[in-house]
Amino acid sequence: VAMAHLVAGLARCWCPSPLQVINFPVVQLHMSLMAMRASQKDFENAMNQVKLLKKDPGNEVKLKLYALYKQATEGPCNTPKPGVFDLISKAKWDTWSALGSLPKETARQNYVDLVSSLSSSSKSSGQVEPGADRKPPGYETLVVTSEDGITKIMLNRPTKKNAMNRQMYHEIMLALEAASKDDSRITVITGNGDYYSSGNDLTNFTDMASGKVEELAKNSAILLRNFVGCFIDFPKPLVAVVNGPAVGISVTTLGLFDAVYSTDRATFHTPFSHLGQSPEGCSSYTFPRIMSPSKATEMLIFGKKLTAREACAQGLVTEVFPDSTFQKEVWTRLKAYAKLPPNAMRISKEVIRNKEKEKLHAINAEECSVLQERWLSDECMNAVMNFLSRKAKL
Ligand SMILES: CCCCCC/C=C/C(=O)SCCNC(=O)CCNC(=O)[C@H](O)C(C)(C)COP(=O)(O)OP(=O)(O)OC[C@H]1O[C@@H](n2cnc3c(N)ncnc32)[C@H](O)[C@@H]1OP(=O)(O)O
Repeated sequence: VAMAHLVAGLARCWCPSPLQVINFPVVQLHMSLMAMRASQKDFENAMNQVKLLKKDPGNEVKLKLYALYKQATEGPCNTPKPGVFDLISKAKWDTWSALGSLPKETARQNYVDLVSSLSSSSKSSGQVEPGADRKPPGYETLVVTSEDGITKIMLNRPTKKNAMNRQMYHEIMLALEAASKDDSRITVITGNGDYYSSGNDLTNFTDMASGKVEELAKNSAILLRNFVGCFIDFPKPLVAVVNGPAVGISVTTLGLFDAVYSTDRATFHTPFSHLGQSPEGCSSYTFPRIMSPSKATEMLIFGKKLTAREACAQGLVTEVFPDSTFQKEVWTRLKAYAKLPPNAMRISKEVIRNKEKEKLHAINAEECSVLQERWLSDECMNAVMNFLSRKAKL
């Protein structure tokens, strides 16, 4: 349902008309292509053409259209930044704000060009296909359940070792937002299958190999910043049940959880240098504080892999359990914790987290902006291509 809300929200946001719906009638489109300087009339035509697109252009394009429309009509973003859990408004604000001081005329031209490219790639057959572009409700990459006062968010791409694709980032944000408001007392993140998570899905970078790489890097940085922001701001006790090995962002974000329970089968590593990347998830700040600076360096710079017991000795993991009794022991304990008074738990978390919330958001912003540059480096692109072409495993 939350996903349906986001999709519907974005479907509304990219076009000024309140009548915009997710399905598009199939209509032959007539375009004023390649106008060097878009007139107000071209702009208005483009706005009308947007409503006739047959295929849903996807959320990123819709956000771009929204931002260009706002820039063309109102100029640079001048509204207050929405809260981190107001996902749709925040995504819109971020995209508009990213346009900086782009002149209105250029934004108008870009809007017209973008609509033009969408329209020319949109097939037309003269038939309306009801429901063809409608997404089913629910999560595609997660299984979310709630019982005994605990909301469990299970990463559910076991055949890909629960690698986090863009869809999963968005769905985790939505699931956290929903869990922050439901009547559960504790929220758990865990993985389905033999891995907790293999981290960022490296195919997220596939598009970087072709065209518009700067734009993709910028959008990825925005997505990452919002994603990590949800962990910083999450108001209830957040527990990681680490059911197997964890890599990359699934390790760094552990520093933002309130407790981390791990099977003794798990390992923890962040191969950022191997990938030509740099730390994220606030780990550049949390890891040196949780461990010692030099232990953090071994993980974050040299990519040292820790066993669960080593991670526990370093303070990253709260407690390690034998794999054979892991699930039983952890869930028994969590069910007992979930009987504690919810307001006391919430307020205690607030007292602990509030001391450094602002700092964490600043660190998050800085890490994302450094990464945005890193993603464009040869070191990063080569490492990703190596993985995808199976020359190397990290
Ligand atoms: C929007 C952008 C935000 C960016 C945030 C920044 C985040 C950074 C990071 O998280 S860095 C860490 C990235 N992760 C990795 O580098 C891990 C890469 N994977 C591996 O090294 C290995 O797959 C493994 C050690 C996790 C597991 O090895 P093995 O047991 O031999 O299994 P397979 O390699 O055969 O994997 C099975 C299947 O899963 C696919 N897969 C696994 N991990 C990933 C991944 N991270 N991205 C994409 N795909 C992954 C793998 O390709 C196999 O698929 P296939 O069966 O071939 O279709």
